[in-house]
Amino acid sequence: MQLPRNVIAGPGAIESVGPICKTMRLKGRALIVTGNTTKHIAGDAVAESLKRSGYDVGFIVVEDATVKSVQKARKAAREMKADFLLGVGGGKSIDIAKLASTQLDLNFISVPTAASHDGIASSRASIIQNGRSVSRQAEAPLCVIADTDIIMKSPYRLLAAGCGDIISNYTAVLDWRLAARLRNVYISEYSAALSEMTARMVIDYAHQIKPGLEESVRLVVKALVSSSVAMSIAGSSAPASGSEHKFSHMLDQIAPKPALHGEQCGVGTIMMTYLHGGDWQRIRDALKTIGAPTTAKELGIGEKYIIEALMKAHKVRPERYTILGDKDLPYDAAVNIARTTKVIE
Ligand SMILES: NC(=O)C1=CN([C@@H]2O[C@H](COP(=O)(O)OP(=O)(O)OC[C@H]3O[C@@H](n4cnc5c(N)ncnc54)[C@H](O)[C@@H]3O)[C@@H](O)[C@H]2O)C=CC1
Ligand SMILES: O=C(CO)COP(=O)(O)O
Ligand SMILES: [Zn+2]
Repeated sequence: MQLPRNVIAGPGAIESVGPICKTMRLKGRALIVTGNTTKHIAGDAVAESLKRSGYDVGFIVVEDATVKSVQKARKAAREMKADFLLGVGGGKSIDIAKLASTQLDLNFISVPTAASHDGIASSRASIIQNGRSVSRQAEAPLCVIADTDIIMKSPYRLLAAGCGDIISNYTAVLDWRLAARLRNVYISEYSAALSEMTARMVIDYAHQIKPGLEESVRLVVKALVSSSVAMSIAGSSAPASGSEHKFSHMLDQIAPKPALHGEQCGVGTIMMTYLHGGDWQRIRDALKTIGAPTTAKELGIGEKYIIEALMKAHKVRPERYTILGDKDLPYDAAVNIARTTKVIE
């Protein structure tokens, strides 16, 4: 079981990246893996802090979480003889830095600029390979440094998406239990309980999650770390990724303009809760209270893609058995699921 050694979350935490790396006894050269937008928001400040602490610093800017981006990051790290990597940005930058550092056998520090996904502290990396999403085992970050000022200033949509990614644990665990019963899959009860509790906390405290509130950011960051830990305990993403994630990954493949990962997972959770015979209205209400999308329209995705994604989602990660089974859903069933749960009109 791999967990981060240190998780630091607070206002202005970015200024202490250099000193924290010193405390972690890291030496030499650091490669910052970041995105175009997030370089200006946080990457440059991380570089300054590292330089003040005596580190040599290099940058690589990446946009997509593809195998190619991971290769690019590895090449940049080798060329500058990096001693450790930092992922500074959204889930994609973090996953690329996480996987590249694992492959190079180097330490990795996670510096999320948004609370939009639960990969901030996990030992998994979600990567696009040959146009499809694959979940890869990777090393958990040595340290997570979350500057709550930066996260609070990020578009609220990102925080709401993070809540969708956490609430999706609810159906992920239902799927995991189903797979344990039908496919004899191993289930870690500790991991499942932690994952369920994390989803429940966000649902119960949905009314406290609002734009511009540091308390909301802290609550969501803690939930994301807790969900990451559930994945580490399991040694897989099963406690945090089931049928609702398959639906989201399929939308990423087929929709002309996909929405945020956590937004799609949230909408997927409404529909998969319905399929499991659960209280889908409660999931929908919680997402609405938070201000996360609950319909195709709010996702900005055409209804036909929602239907197609529902029909074909089972093809994503076929080794992970879920309520979607292992055959395409009939068209009429997919329409019925989406219509009953008010995802489409
Ligand atoms: N490894 C794991 O365990 C997990 C991995 N993931 C993966 O993470 C990705 C989703 O993460 P996201 O963060 O939603 O996607 P992302 O990395 O594409 O970021 C979303 C957008 O937010 C912007 N952004 C980030 N911080 C910002 C800030 N402070 N201000 C303004 N804009 C900012 C980025 O530039 C980007 O345009 C997916 O690839 C998903 O599969 C998701 C959950 C768990
Ligand atoms: O997104 C994740 C958990 O929220 C990671 O799961 P995947 O295995 O679907 O990449
Ligand atoms: Zn996710």
